[in-house]
Order: sequence, then structure tokens, then C-alpha cells
Amino acid sequence: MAPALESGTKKATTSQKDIELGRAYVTFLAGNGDYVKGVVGLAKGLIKAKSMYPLVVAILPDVPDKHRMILTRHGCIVKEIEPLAPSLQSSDKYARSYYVLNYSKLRIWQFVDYSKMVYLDGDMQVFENIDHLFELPDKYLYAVADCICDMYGKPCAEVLPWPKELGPRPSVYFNAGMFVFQPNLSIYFRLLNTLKVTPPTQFAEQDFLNMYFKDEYKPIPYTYNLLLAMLWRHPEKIEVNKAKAVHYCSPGAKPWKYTGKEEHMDREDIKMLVTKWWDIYNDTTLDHKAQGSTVEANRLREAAFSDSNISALYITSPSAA
Ligand SMILES: O=c1ccn([C@@H]2O[C@H](COP(=O)(O)OP(=O)(O)O)[C@@H](O)[C@H]2O)c(=O)[nH]1
Ligand SMILES: OC[C@H]1O[C@H](O[C@@H]2[C@@H](O)[C@H](O)[C@@H](O)[C@H](O)[C@@H]2O)[C@H](O)[C@@H](O)[C@H]1O
Ligand SMILES: [Mn+2]
Repeated sequence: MAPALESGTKKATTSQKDIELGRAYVTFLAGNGDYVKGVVGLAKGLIKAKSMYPLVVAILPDVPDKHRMILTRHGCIVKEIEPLAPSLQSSDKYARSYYVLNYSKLRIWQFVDYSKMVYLDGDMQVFENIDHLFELPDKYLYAVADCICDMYGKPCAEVLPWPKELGPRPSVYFNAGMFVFQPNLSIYFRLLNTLKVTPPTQFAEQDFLNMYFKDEYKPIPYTYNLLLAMLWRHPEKIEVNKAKAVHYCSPGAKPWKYTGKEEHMDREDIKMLVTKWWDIYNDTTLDHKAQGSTVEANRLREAAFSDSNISALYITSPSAA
């Protein structure tokens, strides 16, 4: 079961320190291609949503200086990480060839100058303030189920196949495009050691994280990581206007290279979400703004943090089906 809410959720007791040093959003950028547009869009979206925490960008060495400058100018904290890939080989193919890159995301567990971080893929956009995620109790990993039917009973045909070489399937399989976690060096080294003896699988680090954190994982509502595929997989279970964060993860959905030609991409709701992404990306009033001042951050924290935000975060785990 998700942790029961303490009676009368604690009011924000965040100290100045937390606002300034202990918390940050983090994303991942590799290569010299156009994912940098995704990260710039995300940085601007967080500013527009009046988040009071900075965006750290974990970059691989192949990200060019020009892109690093752009990110710094948009107020991002750019941190170079070493690539990371499984030691074992596998005849299995990744679902997408570049998924091998995504194991490098695991390096963010070494960012221990932050007490808590919210990871967001570069192809996500935040449309509402989600700073209250940082108030979730420590010691768990919070993320959204990759297919929401996982949450409410018998999984549907679309649920990702679980690689049996990773042991028993977790009761709920989360999408690794967004998660709330706590950097920690002993966990980081255990992740690296476990990866050395774990074969790569179709959904790369997403499968690996689901295996590793299966006892610490707590589901949070789909509104924190609306996977576009849910629009046609489970339309009866989602409301697109309720999404606080949208994940443009379906083939053809990346706003910066959207053509509308791939399957499902000509849907009106997809066109609306892509337009919303571009509206933020093109909004020059959001350009080059470092994160809000501490005073402003304090004011916003009081405004942003409310019991209703936190109590809405808890959803019951699936019945033991
Ligand atoms: O060439 C690439 C591919 C991926 N990524 C990063 O890795 C994340 C995961 O890849 P993607 O979002 O494409 O996977 P999906 O969520 O679509 O399965 C991206 O959001 C980016 O942050 C990147 O920076 N460059
Ligand atoms: O490397 C594995 C990736 O696996 C996940 O994406 C998938 C997953 O969501 C499937 O369910 C969808 O069908 C698919 O489109 C989508 O790409 C994460 O979003 C990404 O960050 C990354 O971990
Ligand atoms: Mn993604």
C-alpha cells in the first residue's frame, strides 16, 4: 500500500537550505542532436510553472559546448557524467537502439549535494507547479505506472513484457521518464555493481530500475507523467487537461521534430499538446532566467504547497489481484 498519510499532513517545514541547496529537478542529455531543444523547453516550462528549484542537466561528454552554453544561459546547472552501459552483452535488441544511452541516467544517484531530486526526461514538459513532489516522504522512489491499467486490476495487452531474466515482475511497472528519488552514494555503488551482473533488456534502464527499486517504489498519479499512449490505450481513465506533466514518448511525438505523420499523431489532443509545448519553447519572456530569488521562492513555496497537493499524491496500490 502507498504510505498512509500522516494525520494532518505536515505543513512545509522546508528551510532556506532546502530551497537553496537540497533540492533540484534533473534531466539527462546525450549527443549533439535536437534533444537539447527538449531540455531548453523543460527549463522554460519549470520557470513558467514558477518552480523554485533549479534544473540540473546531466550531460554525456558528447554534448557540444554550444549546447552547454545554451543550457547555462537558461539557468540550468550543467553537470558532465561518464557514459554507463551494462557489462553483460545480450542478443536481445533494445526497443529503440539509442536506449543503451539511457543507462547513463543512473549516474544521477551520485549527485549527493542534493537531498532529493525529481528526474524528468528531456521529452517531458511541466504545465503546472509540481514542487510539492519534494515533500513526499523519504526512502521511497515515486513514479507513474507505465500503463495505468497496471494500477487498477488486470494488465491490458499493451503492458510492456517483463524480461524474465530480471526475476519476478514487480506488481506495478513504472515509466522511467519521471521519478522522485534521493541521491545516495551507497545506493549508487550498489546500482553499478548490480548492473555489472544484469543482462541488458528491451527497455534498458527502465527495466533495470523497476527490478532494483521494486520494494521501494510507490506509485503516484498519471497526472505527473501523462504518457501520450494513454490517450488511445486508456482514454476512459485519463483526462488530458488534468496532466501536470506530459511525456512526449510515443513515436513521432517529440515536439521539436513533430510532423503529425506517424500513427496517432494526427489526433487533435496530440496537436494541442505539441502546440502547448511550442508556446512555452517560443516564449521569450521565459528566456535566460535563473531560478526565482530565494525570497520569491519562499513566497511561492507557501503558495504552491498545500495539503490538497500532497493528499492528492497518494493512490492505493493495486488490489492484490
Ligand atoms: O539522443 C538522445 C536520446 C535520449 N536522450 C535523453 O534520454 C531520455 C530518454 O529517451 P527518450 O525520451 O527518447 O525515451 P522515451 O521516453 O521516448 O522512451 C530523453 O528524454 C533525453 O533526456 C538524449 O538526450 N539524447
Ligand atoms: O530506456 C527505456 C525508456 O523507456 C521508457 O519509454 C518507453 C515506455 O514508456 C514504453 O511504455 C512506451 O511504449 C515507449 O513509447 C516509451 O519509449 C521511458 O520513457 C524512457 O525514459 C526510457 O526509460
Ligand atoms: Mn522520454
